[in-house]
Amino acid sequence: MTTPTSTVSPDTVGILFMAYGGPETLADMPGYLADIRAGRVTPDTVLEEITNNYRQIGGRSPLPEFTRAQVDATMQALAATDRPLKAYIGMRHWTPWIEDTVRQMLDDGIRKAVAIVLAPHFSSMSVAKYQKKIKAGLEMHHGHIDFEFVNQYHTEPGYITALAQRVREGIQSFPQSEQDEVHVVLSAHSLPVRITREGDPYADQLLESARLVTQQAGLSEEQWSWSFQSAGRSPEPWLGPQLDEHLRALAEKGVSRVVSVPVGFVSDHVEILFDIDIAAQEVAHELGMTLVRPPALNTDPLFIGTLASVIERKVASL
Ligand SMILES: C=CC1=C(C)c2cc3[nH]c(cc4nc(cc5[nH]c(cc1n2)c(C)c5CCC(=O)O)C(CCC(=O)O)=C4C)c(C)c3C=C
Ligand SMILES: [Fe+2]
Ligand SMILES: [Fe+2]
Repeated sequence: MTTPTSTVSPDTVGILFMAYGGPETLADMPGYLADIRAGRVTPDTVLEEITNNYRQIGGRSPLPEFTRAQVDATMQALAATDRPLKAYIGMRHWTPWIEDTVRQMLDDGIRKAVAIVLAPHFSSMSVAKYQKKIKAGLEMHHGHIDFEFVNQYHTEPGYITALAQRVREGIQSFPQSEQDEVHVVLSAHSLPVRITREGDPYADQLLESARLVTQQAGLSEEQWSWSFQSAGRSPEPWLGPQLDEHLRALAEKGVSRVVSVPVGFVSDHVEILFDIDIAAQEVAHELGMTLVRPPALNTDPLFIGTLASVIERKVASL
C-alpha cells in the first residue's frame, strides 16, 4: 500500500502518456529484447542483428526523446484547460516502466487520470497490453485511480490531415513532370495473422486511416497501396505483404518512384530509421527505384493538437 504525499491539488487530473520504450545504449539491448520477447531467450543471431540495426541509427533509440518532446508540446497545447493537469510518462518495454509511473501517480495523490498510448490504432497486442500494465501497477501498489482510457484516435481530423500533408510533401519532392507516376505506400507494424481470426480491429483501423489519408491527399486507387512492415522474428505467419516484398511486386508492375508513409508510428525510431530508411531503401536501390520518406509526425502541431483534443474530451468526462 502506498501512502500518498499529495503533491497535487485533489482535482488534478494525471495524464499518463505511454509509449513502446527504447534502449538508451546498446548495452540495454539484451534486457530490452528479453522484455519484448516476454522472457523467451533471444538467439545470439537475432541479438546481433538487432543490435547492429540500432548501431546504424546512432547506437540508441530516439523514441524516449521524441516521446518527451511530444508530451511537453501536448501539455503546452492543454495549458488553457480549466482543470489542473499533470503529465506522466510510462513505457511498455523499458524505463520509465508503466507500473513504476503508476506508483508515482499514486504517491503524488492523483485520483483521476487519462491514459493515452502514442499509437493511434487499437490492438489486443498493443494498446490493450499497455492498459493491462496500468491495472497491474494499481494492483501491485494496492492503489486506486479512476482512469479514462483513450483506445484509438486513428480517424481524428488533425492526425489524418498531418499524414495527408506528408503524402503531398513526398509527391512534391519529385520533379513536376514525374509526379503523376509516383506511387504512395502506406504502412504500419505487422502483427501475427491470428489476431484477425480473433476479431482484432487493428488491420481494419489501419485501412480506415489509409483511406481517409489518401482521399484527403486526392489520390486515386491506383496511386497508392498498403503494406505491413517490421514483422517480428517468430515462426508464426505475420500480416503482409511486407514492405520489401511489396516494393519488389511494385517494381514488377513498372513503378519506379515511391513515397513511403508509415501511418502507425507517430515518431522516429528503429522501425522507421532502420526498417524504412536503411533496409527498404536498400531494396529500392537494388530495384532502381527512388523511395522518399517524408518526416515522421513527431511534434507536428496538427498531431499534437490531435493528442490535446482527444485528451481534453476524456478530461471533460472525468
Ligand atoms: C502493433 C504492434 C507493435 C508495434 C506498434 C510495435 C512497435 C515497435 N516495435 C519495436 C521493436 C521491436 N519489436 C519486436 C517484436 C515485436 N513487436 C510487436 C508488436 C509491435 N511492435 C510484436 C507482437 C513483437 C513480437 C514479440 C514476440 O513475442 O516475439 C522486437 C523484437 C525482435 C523481433 O521479433 O523482431 C523489437 C526490437 C519498436 C522500436 C517499435 C516502435 C514503436
Ligand atoms: Fe515491437
Ligand atoms: Fe517491431
